[in-house]
Amino acid sequence: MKKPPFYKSVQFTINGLIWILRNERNFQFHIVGLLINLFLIVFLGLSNLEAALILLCSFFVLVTEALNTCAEKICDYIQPNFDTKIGVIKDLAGGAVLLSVIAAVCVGILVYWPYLKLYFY
Ligand SMILES: Nc1ncnc2c1ncn2[C@@H]1O[C@H](COP(=O)(O)OP(=O)(O)OP(=O)(O)O)[C@@H](O)[C@H]1O
Repeated sequence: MKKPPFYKSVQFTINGLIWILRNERNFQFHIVGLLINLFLIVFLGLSNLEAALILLCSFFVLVTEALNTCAEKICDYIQPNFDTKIGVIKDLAGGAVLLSVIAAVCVGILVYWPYLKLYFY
């Protein structure tokens, strides 16, 4: 198959992002999380390093969610019926998302805690 031009490849990846944004509820939740973090970065005046950590974690969660959706779609395509092996694959992909969320929450607590202390004490 002939390789599409670069701009077309970019268009395909954007189509993928638009699809997941429209169709996957969990991805939409994580986008809301990213928007809240963007607001807090500006509102609290986080340092460049703190903002970079928060953004990295927010996008890390979005990436794992996109890969999880990808794994689910492949599984549903190759095996639409109940299959314990498919169940394990889906659970593993879901586990990866959970791990990324745990990492993001830990980083969020470490970064935001000093600012919260200033506001509430
Ligand atoms: N074909 C299948 N065979 C066996 N177990 C399955 C199958 N499909 C789903 N499961 C089980 O149900 C769980 C949820 O799978 P499903 O495809 O519904 O994902 P989901 O609810 O959309 O997940 P997410 O919230 O991560 O998008 C899986 O983790 C797996 O344990």
